[in-house]
Amino acid sequence: MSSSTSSATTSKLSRPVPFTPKRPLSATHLSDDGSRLPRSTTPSLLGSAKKYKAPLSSESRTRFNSKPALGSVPPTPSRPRSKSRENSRPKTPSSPRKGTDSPLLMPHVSEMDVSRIDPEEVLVDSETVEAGDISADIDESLLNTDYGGEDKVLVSIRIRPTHNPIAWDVTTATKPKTIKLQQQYTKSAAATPQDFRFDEILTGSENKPVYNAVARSHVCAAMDGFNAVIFAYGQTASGKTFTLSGDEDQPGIIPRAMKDVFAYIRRTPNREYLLRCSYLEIYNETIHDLLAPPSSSVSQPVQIQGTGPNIILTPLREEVVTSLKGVHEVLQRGEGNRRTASTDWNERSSRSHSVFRLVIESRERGSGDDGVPSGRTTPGFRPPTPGGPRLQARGGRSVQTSVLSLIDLAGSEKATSDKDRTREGKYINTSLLTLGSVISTLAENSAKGKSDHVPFRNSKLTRMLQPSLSGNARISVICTINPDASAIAESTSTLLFAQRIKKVQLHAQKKEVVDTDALLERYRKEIEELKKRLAEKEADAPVRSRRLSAREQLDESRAMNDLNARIRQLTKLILTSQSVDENKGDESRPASPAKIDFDMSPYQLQQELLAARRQLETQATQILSLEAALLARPQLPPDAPESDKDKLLAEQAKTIRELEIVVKGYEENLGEPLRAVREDVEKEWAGRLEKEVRVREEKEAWADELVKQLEKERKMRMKLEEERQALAAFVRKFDQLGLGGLGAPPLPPAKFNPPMPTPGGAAAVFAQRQRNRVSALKGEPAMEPLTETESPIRLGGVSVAEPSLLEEEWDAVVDEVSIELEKTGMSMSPTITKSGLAMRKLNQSPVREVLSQKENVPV
Ligand SMILES: Nc1ncnc2c1ncn2[C@@H]1O[C@H](COP(=O)(O)OP(=O)(O)OP(=O)(O)O)[C@@H](O)[C@H]1O
Repeated sequence: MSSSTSSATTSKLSRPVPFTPKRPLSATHLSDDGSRLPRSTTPSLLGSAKKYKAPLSSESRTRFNSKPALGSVPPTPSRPRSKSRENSRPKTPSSPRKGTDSPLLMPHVSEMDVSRIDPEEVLVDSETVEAGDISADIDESLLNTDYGGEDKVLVSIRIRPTHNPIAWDVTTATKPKTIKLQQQYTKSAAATPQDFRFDEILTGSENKPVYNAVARSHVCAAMDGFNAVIFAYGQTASGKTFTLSGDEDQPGIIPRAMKDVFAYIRRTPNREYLLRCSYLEIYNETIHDLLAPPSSSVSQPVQIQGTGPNIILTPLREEVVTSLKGVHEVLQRGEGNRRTASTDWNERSSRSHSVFRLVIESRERGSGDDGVPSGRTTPGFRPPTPGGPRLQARGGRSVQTSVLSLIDLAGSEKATSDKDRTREGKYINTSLLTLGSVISTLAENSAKGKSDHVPFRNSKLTRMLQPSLSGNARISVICTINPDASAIAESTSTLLFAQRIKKVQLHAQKKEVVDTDALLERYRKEIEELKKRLAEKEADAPVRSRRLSAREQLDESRAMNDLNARIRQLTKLILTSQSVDENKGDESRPASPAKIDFDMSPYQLQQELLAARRQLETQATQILSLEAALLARPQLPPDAPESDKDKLLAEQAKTIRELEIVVKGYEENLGEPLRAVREDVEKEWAGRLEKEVRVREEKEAWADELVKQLEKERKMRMKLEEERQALAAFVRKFDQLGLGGLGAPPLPPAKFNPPMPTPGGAAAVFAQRQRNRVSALKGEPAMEPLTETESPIRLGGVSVAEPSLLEEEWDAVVDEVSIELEKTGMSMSPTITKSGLAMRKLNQSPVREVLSQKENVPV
């Protein structure tokens, strides 16, 4: 410690506080002089679930153990620290720490899983809080902390005690408190060390003052309806877990906060509470639900859904807690699951972020005269809406919902020079780097009134913290530092982070779910009253106006206009609120994406979406008209008395508030669920659509192929038809030529190029015809024509005989000639060739006569 430090600014660090080495929970601990003292038997909420720490990086370990070159060297601890740390660390999850129930034996299915119970049945109020659940050492004087007025992050520095030389000077007597590097450790002798100023700078091993200074007001704010986040940031082994969880002797922020929660409930007899908690771990950019069975938490990591401030974590198990013991059990179970999931517990606990969340819902207790005596008597189970309140607003009692998040971040030390950084290391770095850049951008935006893009989406941690970091939370950050000279770089980096986050602007607001029934009832009553007043004024008007001056008459008419306007406005509000309420009560509408019937046809879903969109549009129009009505409110004359102006302002503020409630209800009841539904529907159907498109493409390809085949067939048919016609013409020609014996007919033009005739085609027809002709000449009955079935080719359903073939024709001719010869008694010589004979006989036979009678037949 610098000798220049004045007594007024004497740091507690100047008196070396014994460093509490990482150790297993045991009945003894080291006193200042290193001897073991009996441990206090105060039960700690996290007593058996204390987080064991990671081993230090080789770099840090060297620093931890290296002897300083400068400054006074404090006495060596009785036991080497590194050894103590080694000994204290449990080896693996397979050898759980003594006193901790084996996670494997723990029941993973909890009776208090909020999805299984009726929230109305598990309310906590001042009467149900057990005396033992109230902190014995609650400092009542600190209860009225003005936690609501602060719009900046509460940033505190906690300096871990050490035996090594300390590199920092601390001033705690001033406000804000300051910390700066001792001159001798600056890079150059001429450089002036930077003064870092913070709300709180805490030293020592006592956790109670730390809790009171940095966390208590935020816990109370959460109980009062504001979201609150408390997180510890700092390099490995700087005391984050000690601050948040503590040990049996020194319970940390989490156990003290939980005690305060129940103490707060005890002190608030007019409200009833529903408390549910969840416990998460972000490891390697995967969110594990520590309350789910380890197998399912690995196979089904928690997803972050939604956008902007409306973030939902799903699937996430939430446990309802009704007592401090319940919280203790939940924490223990979470720790147990965390151990089971890790192969090296120490490494993992240092490299993962753990988040304990307590959702606090509360509403005024029923008085009994509102028709709903108490929520406790409300039967029935309502499926939970992700992210939404489980309690229901009743009988004019709105429900307040807030979340208290207690976060133990991973070690923030810079990336080491080790080139082979593991996957985990990289992720942690990314995650914390993103946190750093998110904070920087937010701080810049706040300081310079800018609205630069904030990279919340770059890591799970920042995405999860987005609603809080965006401003809607009271935030307290405890930056823990190791004051050793060996850790100056890490400590400086932590202090810079702390300084940046101080600049972030907050605007936390309470979240209230309004009982719209009660609101409507109030509007109705007000309308009735206004109407009565208006009617009275109207009835009085003729008499009064005679007595009033012109100025008073003007005022009177303005007042009546005001009344009318207010009545119109309230009537519209009722309409809007009713439609919001109708939607709320409509069970058929999917309140949660989980309720969507994905088996509905796309058309039905589309219709649903369209209907919902129409409704949204109507709502939006109503809001616009309300806003217009608000703007069009009559103005007071400039010389109106201040009291009138105040009254008008108060009324307008009231209307604005009502409008806000309606808009909020509209957003929460319609906007967000619809967006969620749409996202889910789109996701669900994207896969199916892709499949359908593929099938359709295949079918189209098949259809194209079919069309091509048909076209080919059509062409073939046309060709066949052409050939048929050519052959028919040929046959006709042949007919015209008669038997074609003498003066052989010319061959058909080459372009016809008929195929070689096949037996049984046109030849058969031709022969038949000839036979019939001969028969007709002889006066014999015509021979049976060829049946259709004998026809070899059909076209268009019409049977068409193929043109005959020459060979066949010749056969037919010979047959005919034979018949003629037989009939005329002529004999044939067997040596004569068929054709020669035919020709000869034809020339001589009476047939020739018959044929000669035929036109154009050369005989
Ligand atoms: N203020 C303190 N008083 C006494 N002992 C402390 C204090 N801060 C830290 N320690 C001790 O230092 C050791 C390391 O602290 P702790 O485990 O809280 O570090 P951490 O920052 O959470 O580390 P990690 O990043 O690995 O999670 C523990 O044995 C703890 O008991």
